[in-house]
Amino acid sequence: MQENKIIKLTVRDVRFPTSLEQHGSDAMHTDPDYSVAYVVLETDSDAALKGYGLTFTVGRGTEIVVCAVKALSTLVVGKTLKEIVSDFRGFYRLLSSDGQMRWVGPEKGVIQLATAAILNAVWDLWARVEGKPLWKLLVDMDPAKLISCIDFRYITDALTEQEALDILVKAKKGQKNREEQMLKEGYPAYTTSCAWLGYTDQQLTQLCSEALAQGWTKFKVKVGADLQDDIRRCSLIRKLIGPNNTLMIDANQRWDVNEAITWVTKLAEFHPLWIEEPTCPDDVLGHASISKALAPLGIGVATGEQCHNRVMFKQFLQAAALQFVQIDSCRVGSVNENLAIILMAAKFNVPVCPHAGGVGLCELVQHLILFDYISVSASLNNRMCEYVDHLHEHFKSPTIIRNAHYIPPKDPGYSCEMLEESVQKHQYPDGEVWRAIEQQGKQ
Ligand SMILES: C[C@H](O)[C@@H](O)CC(=O)C(=O)O
Ligand SMILES: [Mg+2]
Repeated sequence: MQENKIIKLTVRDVRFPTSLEQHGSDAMHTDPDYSVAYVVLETDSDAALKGYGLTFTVGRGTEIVVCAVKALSTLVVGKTLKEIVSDFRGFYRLLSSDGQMRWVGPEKGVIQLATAAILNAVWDLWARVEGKPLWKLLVDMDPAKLISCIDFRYITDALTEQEALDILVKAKKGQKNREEQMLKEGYPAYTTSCAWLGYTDQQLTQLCSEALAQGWTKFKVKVGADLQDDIRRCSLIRKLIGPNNTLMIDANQRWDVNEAITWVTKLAEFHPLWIEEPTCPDDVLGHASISKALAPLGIGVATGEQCHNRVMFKQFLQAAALQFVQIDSCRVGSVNENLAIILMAAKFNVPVCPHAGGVGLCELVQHLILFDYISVSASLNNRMCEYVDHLHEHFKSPTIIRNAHYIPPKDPGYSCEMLEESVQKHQYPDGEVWRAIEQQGKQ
C-alpha cells in the first residue's frame, strides 16, 4: 500500500430543509432539518485520493459538531493511511481518548459524533485505496485483522477478543454463498417514509399504498405524542397493510417507563413487532422493565440510534433490555465501534436491525448490515435494515433498493461522497437554498 499521507481535513455544515414538509418528524424531533457535518480528507497520493465521511444531525447544533471535528483534526492530519490501519485500534484510542479532549465526552455526545465523521472518512479512504466497497473490504478481511480494529476496553466482561475471533472464524463457513445471495437478492429492508409524525392521514394512506405497490412489506409508524392519534394512525396503517405484513412503532424517547408500558399495551391490538426508543436512551434498567412487561404481548423493544457507545450496548444486552439492536453508522465510533457492537449482539443472539432515518445513514449502514449477515450472524431471521426515501439524490453512489431490498453497493468506498453541487447549495448558512429561505422569511 502507498503511504497516502493525509495532508488536509475540511469539514462543512450541510443542511436540508426537511422540516418544511415534516419529513423525518417524530414525537421529540418535531422539526428536523436533516443535516451532516461533512468531512473530506485529502491525501498526497499520486491519484489525489480523498476520503469522505459524515455524521448526521437534525439541524441546529451542526456547527458545534463541525467545531469538534476541527478540534480533532490535528490528530489526523499528518498521519498516513498506512500507519493508521496498521494499528487501527491505537488510532481509534488516540481519537477517542485524547488526554484533554476526552473530558468533553468521553465517547459520547458531540465529540463522539465528530469522531464518527472523521473515522467514517478514514474507512472510506481505506476502501477506496483497496478498490472495494466497504462491506467487501470487511468481508474479505482476515478475522484477526478485523479484531485488531476494535477497542475492547470496557467490554471484555461481555466479549473477549478470543470470543470475537471465534465468532468470525465460525462464520467463515457458508460466507461465499451468503455473499452471492446478497448480490442476487439484496438485504431485506423496511420503510419509515410513509408515516412520519407530521404527515396527515391522507399522506399516510397515499404513501403506504404506493409503498405496498412497490413491494414493501414492513412499515414503521411514529407514535408517542397523542394516544388517540396513535390509535387512529396505527389502525389505518394496519388496515392498509393487512394482518400479515410487519408493523413497528417508534416513540423516540417520549415516555416515562410506566407510561411506555401502559401506552404500548393500548397499541398491542395492532400487533407491532417492536416499540422503538420508548424512554430515555440511557435508561438501561427502564428498558429492561419495559421489555419484561411487553414480552407477553409479543412486542419487543428496539433501541440504539441514540446509544452513544459500545458500553451502553453491552449493558442493554447484559440486562436483556432490548430485543433488537439498532446500530447507527454515525452515532458511535464508526466501523471500529460498530464491529464491537455487531459481535456482542451475535454473542447474545440478539438480531441487529440498523437505524437509518436521516440523510446519508442508509448509504453508510447498508455496508455494515451486509457484513453482519455475510461474516457474523449468517441469519436473516427477524432482521431487516431501515430505509427512508429522502435525499439520496445528493450522493455520488446512492443506495439502490430493489423489491424492498438493499442491493450491495459496488463502487469503492463507504458511499459517503456527496455531490459537490449539492454541498454548495445546502451549506449553512450561505448556500443558495438557505439564503432563499432567509429571504422568504423577511418578506
Ligand atoms: C429525527 C429522525 O427523523 C428520527 O425520527 C429517525 C428515527 O427515529 C428512525 O428512523 O427510527
Ligand atoms: Mg427511531
